[in-house]
Amino acid sequence: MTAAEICIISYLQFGTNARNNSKFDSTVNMWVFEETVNGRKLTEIINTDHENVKYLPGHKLPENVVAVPDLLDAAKSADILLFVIPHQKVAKITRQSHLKQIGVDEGPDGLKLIAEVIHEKLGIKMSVLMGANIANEVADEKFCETTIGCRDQAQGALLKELMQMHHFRVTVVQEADVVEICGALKNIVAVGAGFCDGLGFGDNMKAAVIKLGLMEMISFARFCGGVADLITTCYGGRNRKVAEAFAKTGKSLEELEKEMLNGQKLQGPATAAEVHTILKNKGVLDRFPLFNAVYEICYEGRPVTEFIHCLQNHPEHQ
Ligand SMILES: NC(=O)c1ccc[n+]([C@@H]2O[C@H](COP(=O)([O-])OP(=O)(O)OC[C@H]3O[C@@H](n4cnc5c(N)ncnc54)[C@H](O)[C@@H]3O)[C@@H](O)[C@H]2O)c1
Ligand SMILES: O=P(O)(O)OC[C@H](O)CO
Repeated sequence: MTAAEICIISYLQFGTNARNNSKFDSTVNMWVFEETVNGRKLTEIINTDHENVKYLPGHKLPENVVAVPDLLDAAKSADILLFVIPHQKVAKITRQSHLKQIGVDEGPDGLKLIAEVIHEKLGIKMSVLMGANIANEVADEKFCETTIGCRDQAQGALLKELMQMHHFRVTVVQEADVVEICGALKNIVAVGAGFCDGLGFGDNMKAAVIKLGLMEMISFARFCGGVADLITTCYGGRNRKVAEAFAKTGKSLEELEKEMLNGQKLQGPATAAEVHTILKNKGVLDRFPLFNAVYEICYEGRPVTEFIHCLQNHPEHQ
């Protein structure tokens, strides 16, 4: 592994993973979308103070992680690329802005995943990784598990060797598509969990949201690989937090994202819209009332107080 050069395409948690990890023992280029923070370039702050003060304040990065503002420069000699960016930004990264790039998309031939989109654009073998991995906790080296979906066994073993640390335990499975689908769909469920919290419903209802959300994820993916990440995102994630504020304040999601996330992006509402298009085109919306309710509340002005109806009339209870 020491011979391989690694480039992180943006980051949150994986920059910090380079600390105390002998596999990241040489320079790790990290492409960073350039921004000005308090009059200084973000890359310059990271390279001087070893901290991403905008997106991961309070956590020091190892000194061998070097922020590079030019994507091609950052990636030019890399053997391994780690893409850690909001899915809304993938179009830009692959420089194919005419394509609609989303967590899950209904491309011309049906469902299209981001890994597939990147593979098509860049011609590289893709694997996917899902948590539960809330960035602050990973950076604090608190224990977590992660799942890598990788069809190629040798590549899976290599990625495990690269990523695994004492606090960051890695399982490799071959069902890469399922890992990616669960990683996207759980964000919709977390928005529902946030509605629950914002409306002051109790833990029983939130458990119902997580269970029914999981059922819909299983129906969608026909396989279950994402339970831990689902639960974490429904309790600790940004999707939940912003959805709670949405239900409590009546402000728009866009406004709350700006106010509460300091440039970070919500994956849940966008994924709900993308999944809604797929389900509608397939004529199966009625089988996914929770996903559909999250979509309608986020985008069609359905009152959030009606969220409970999707649970009361869920096909799981018929
Ligand atoms: N943050 C977490 O706790 C966490 C945990 C697990 C998985 N994830 C997943 O990791 C992925 C990335 O999430 P995140 O939290 O690192 O990022 P984010 O959604 O918080 O967005 C911030 C990142 O976007 C980059 N960015 C901002 N504007 C940009 C632009 N115009 N072009 C390109 N990049 C731009 C920033 O440099 C920053 O790295 C998402 O799929 C998310 O669901 C995040
Ligand atoms: O903060 P969220 O809602 O984007 O979720 C965080 C992660 O996906 C948890 O693994």
